[in-house]
Amino acid sequence: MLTAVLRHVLLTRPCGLTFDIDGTLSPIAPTPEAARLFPGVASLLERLRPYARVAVVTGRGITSAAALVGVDEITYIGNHGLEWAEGLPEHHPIRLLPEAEAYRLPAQRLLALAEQYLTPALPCAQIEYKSIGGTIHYRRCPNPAQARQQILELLREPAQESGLLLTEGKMAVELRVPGLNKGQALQRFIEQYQLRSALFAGDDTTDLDGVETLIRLRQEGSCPAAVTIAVRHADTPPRLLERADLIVEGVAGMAALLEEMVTFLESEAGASSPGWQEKRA
Ligand SMILES: O=P(O)(O)OC[C@H]1O[C@H](O[C@H]2O[C@H](CO)[C@@H](O)[C@H](O)[C@H]2O)[C@H](O)[C@@H](O)[C@@H]1O
Repeated sequence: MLTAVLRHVLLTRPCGLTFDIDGTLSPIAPTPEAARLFPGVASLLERLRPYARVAVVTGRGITSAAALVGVDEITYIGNHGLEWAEGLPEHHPIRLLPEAEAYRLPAQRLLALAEQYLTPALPCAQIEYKSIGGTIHYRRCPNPAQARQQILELLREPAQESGLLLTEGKMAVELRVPGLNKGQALQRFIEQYQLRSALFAGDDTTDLDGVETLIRLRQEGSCPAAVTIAVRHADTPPRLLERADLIVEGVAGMAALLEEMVTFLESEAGASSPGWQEKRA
């Protein structure tokens, strides 16, 4: 049974339904390429489309996000808010925020440095290149704590010198454009579609920006119906669990909630459809 808050969000229009991907819609996998959406999620996203503006807001680059999600006519916001597309990139252009351009070369230099050092010194690490910046994964390293340390020690200073942001995700160190995050991306999305209600679900540190932004927009009244969801795993940051309005248990819990949301929206639409009038006529 959906909470009253969730029902209110779903029935306030225009509505935006936004989701992180890894750890929220898809279970964490050994590598980015091995990740798959939880069964049924793609079709649930498609069924949400008639009722809301649906978006995925992810640290992945858009091409990788779109390959994983594969649903057209939803907004893809990639690389922590840097890349935007209004559907699958084969049908919709990818737009990069112009202010990020200045970081392209510095980021390339740092990733080249990482490649040069890590290939021989830490072959278990994997570099995921993005349009600007990238992620260095150490999930497959036999000693993850030591690998993390090596990566951070290598990149901390040069990142600081070039003004790039070095943040941490799940078994990963991310090289990012400063000043961009999921909170800003959500605010931009809400303004772009003039949304009166919004939902955001996530499971990691970077999702906290999204949660805090929705809480602020709700308090300020610019998005009065807003709800935030934390997806609980063993490694979900306690602060995210504390700040979110609702908690679901793992990706399976998120998928079950999506199913309930779709069922509710479809039954509400059925209840207000003109079907009964036709029979009486
Ligand atoms: O914002 P998200 O959609 O949660 O993206 C964050 C990062 O997710 C991906 O890495 C994570 O998931 C991988 C696949 O399950 C896993 O192997 C890795 O250890 C996790 O850190 C993605 O590859 C990154 O680019 C994203 O920034």
